[in-house]
Amino acid sequence: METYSIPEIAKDVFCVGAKDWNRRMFDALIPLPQGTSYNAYLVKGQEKVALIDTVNPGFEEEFENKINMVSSLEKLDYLIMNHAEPDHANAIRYIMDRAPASVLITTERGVKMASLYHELPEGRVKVVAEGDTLDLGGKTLRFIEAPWLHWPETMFTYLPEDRVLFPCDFFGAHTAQGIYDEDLEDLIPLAKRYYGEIMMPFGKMGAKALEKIKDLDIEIIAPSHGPIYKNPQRILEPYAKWTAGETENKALIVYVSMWGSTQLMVKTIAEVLMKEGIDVRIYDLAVSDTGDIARELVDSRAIILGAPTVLAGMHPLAVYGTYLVKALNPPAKYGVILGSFGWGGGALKQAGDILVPSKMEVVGTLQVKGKPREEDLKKIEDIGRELAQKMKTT
Ligand SMILES: Cc1cc2nc3c(=O)[nH]c(=O)nc-3n(C[C@H](O)[C@H](O)[C@H](O)COP(=O)(O)O)c2cc1C
Repeated sequence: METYSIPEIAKDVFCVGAKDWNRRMFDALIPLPQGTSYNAYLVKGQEKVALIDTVNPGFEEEFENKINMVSSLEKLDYLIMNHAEPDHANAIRYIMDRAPASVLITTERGVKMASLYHELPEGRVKVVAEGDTLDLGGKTLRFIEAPWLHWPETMFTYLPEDRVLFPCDFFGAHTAQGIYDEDLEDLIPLAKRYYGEIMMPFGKMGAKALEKIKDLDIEIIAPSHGPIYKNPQRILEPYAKWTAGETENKALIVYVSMWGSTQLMVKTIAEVLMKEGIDVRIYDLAVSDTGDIARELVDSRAIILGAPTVLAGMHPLAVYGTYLVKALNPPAKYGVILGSFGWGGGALKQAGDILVPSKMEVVGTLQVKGKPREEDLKKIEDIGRELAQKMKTT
C-alpha cells in the first residue's frame, strides 16, 4: 500500500502506528468490541529523529512504510521504549535492524523487561532515568518514570516544545475508531473499560503518576491505544476520580444461574436496591462481556455475587467472575454473596475464600437449598435494605 493516513498531531510529530480493526481479544482476556490501535509516534527535530514505541506483531511493514513517508527509517536516531509489552515493543529489533545507527532509549527496568521478550541490539541501548532529556534540535524529549502502569518498567515521554505527553498505555482506550478524542462520543466509557481492565489494579501507582504530571503544561495526550486527546481534561478529570477510588451510589450484580434459583435471588435484591434509589447494573456471567463488568467495577460502591453450587464449589463462571473481581482490585466498599444449591452446597465458602483478602465489607450472605421460598426472599430483601442504607450513608 502506498497511501496512508499519518496524522501530524503537532508540528513534525506524526502518528505512525497502526489500526487493528478486526482484533476481538486482547491478552487472551479482554474482548475488544471495536478492535484497537497501536499508536507509535515519530518526532522530527532539526538534528535528530526519534520514534516513540512500536507496533504489535504483524504490523511491521505498515509501520516501516509510514515512517519512510514522513522521514527515513534508515536514518532514525532514537527509539524510545515507554513499555516492554509486545504490542508496543515487539518491533524494536525489526526497526533497529533497518536503522543501523539508532539507539534504544529506556529505563533500567525497561532494559530488564525488554530483554525478557525481545532481542535488543548489543551496545545500542542508552539507559535514562527520571527527568533525563534528549535534545533532537528544537525538540526535547523528557522522560518521566511512571512504574507499574501496568508493568514494572512503564515510563512517560514528554515533549515540552509542543506540550505533548506520550504516556503509552496510561489514558489508553481499546478502539480502532477515530483519530482524535473529539471524533468519538463514547470514548470515556471505552477508556473507563480499559482503565478497569488494565490500570485499576494499580490505582495507587496511577494516582502517583497523576501527581507527577500535574504541573506539566499538556496540550495533547498521545496514548498508545485509541484516540489522541486534543482536550486533555476530558481524560485527566475521570482519571483523577478513578485513581482516587471514588465510587458512585451504584451496585454491580454479577451472577450465573442454571435453573433460575440464583437468578431469582439476585433479581430480588436488585428490585429492593432500585426501590431504595440505588443505581443497579446486572450482568449474567454466561453472556456478558468481561470488559463491561470491568468498566462497572471502576466506580461501583457494592458488588453482589450470585453463585450456584456446581460439584461442591462455585459454578466455574462464578469462579472466573469472583477471581476477576478480586484481581482487578476495585474500590467497592460492600459485598453480598447469594446462591442456590441442591444438596451439600459449597459455593458460598469458595466465594468467601477467594474474596477474603479484599477490603470489602460483606454485608450479607445467603445460601438457599433449591428454589428460594418466600422466607428466603424476605431475608434477601432485608440484606438489600441494609446494603442500601450503608451505601447511602457512605
Ligand atoms: C452440573 C450440576 C452440578 C451440581 N453440583 C452440585 C453440588 O455439588 N452440590 C450441590 O449442593 N448442588 C449441586 N447442584 C445443584 C444446584 O446447585 C442446584 O440445582 C441449584 O438450585 C442451582 O441453582 P441455579 O438454578 O441458580 O443454577 C448441581 C447442579 C448441576 C446442574
